[in-house]
Amino acid sequence: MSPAQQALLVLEDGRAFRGDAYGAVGETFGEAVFCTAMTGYQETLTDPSYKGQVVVMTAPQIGNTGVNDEDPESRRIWVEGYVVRDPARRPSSWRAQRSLDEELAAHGVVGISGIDTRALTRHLRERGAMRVGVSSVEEDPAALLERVLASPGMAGADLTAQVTTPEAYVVPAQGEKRFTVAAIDLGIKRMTPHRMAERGVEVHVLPATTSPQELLAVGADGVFLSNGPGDPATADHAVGLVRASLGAEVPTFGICFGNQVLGRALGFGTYKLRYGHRGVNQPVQDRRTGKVEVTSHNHGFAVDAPSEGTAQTPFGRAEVSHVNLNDDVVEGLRCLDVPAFSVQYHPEAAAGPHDAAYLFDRFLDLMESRK
Ligand SMILES: NC(=O)CC[C@H](N)C(=O)O
Repeated sequence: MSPAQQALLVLEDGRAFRGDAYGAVGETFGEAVFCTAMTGYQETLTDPSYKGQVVVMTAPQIGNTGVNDEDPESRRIWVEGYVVRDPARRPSSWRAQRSLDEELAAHGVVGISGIDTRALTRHLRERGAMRVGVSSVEEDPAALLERVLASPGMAGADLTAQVTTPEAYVVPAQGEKRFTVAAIDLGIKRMTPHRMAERGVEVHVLPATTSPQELLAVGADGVFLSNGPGDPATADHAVGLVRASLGAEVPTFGICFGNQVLGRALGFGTYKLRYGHRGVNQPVQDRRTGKVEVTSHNHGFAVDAPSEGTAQTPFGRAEVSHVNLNDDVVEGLRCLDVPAFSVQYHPEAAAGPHDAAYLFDRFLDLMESRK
């Protein structure tokens, strides 16, 4: 084997790591975030919510099961860069069609391997998510740092236009059709309409640029707001769509970015978390039932809503329905006077866990009650 090509990772505060080139050779910039999931790397890479981010995997061995054409959550890889400790030299799974290294290279995704991802994660945990550069063409950390400092940050990033579908499309209901849902694509993952379709929902996935009039003209039984990348403070158009949906009292359900957008439509603010939640074992409590669910997360922002009691909003009363038991971050909202609710995490979680799948049933119940 020829010696691996070197690569360099430099954080915006100057901390640098040297490792081996992984995936495509080149240079990339983004927000450095860590993901604690031990499985589901294909779903992570193809989640449009990771647009703008360089993802550090905390699990040391990545790539063991290779990649296949069944698991992607969208048509491409969206992460800006990928950081792993110990990549598989050879995939081993009956489902593997290619290696992860090849896949990253084929998609032009620059990565780095062989670095101390634990030290990097601890650094990000203490100092917070920050801009980063990864390069297999630059050897001088000071030169790379200069370019990191000139790259855009995540606060204030409006990325929806880069991920939303250009054209509306329909995901047909499986079996007997029970409801129609208009889903606003802010960076939707393939599994989300699928989870509704398998419950008898015909899903009309609409571009983020859809006007409020066009949205209501679908005449759907419910409106769904997807996950998505970027800073929710920039999502003014989506907030307008939700206000139209709430005003018309159409049952509305949002996840992740959709939770933040619903929060803003209700008049709450959003803020940037220090390093966010990314992984598949976040404990969330549903306040209504007291039950704790183990959930899949990918968010760097959160809704700023009063965690106790009921808030008065332009659409009546609303309350925090779910909280994260690690850090008390708001993980869900529920309206009491209009049919709307949302969660900050991923009930569709393709790589699992599936504890939160009941939320799709709740959405169907809400549509049923309004039919
Ligand atoms: N998965 C998502 O929808 C992420 C929402 C938003 N971009 C955040 O980082 O908080």
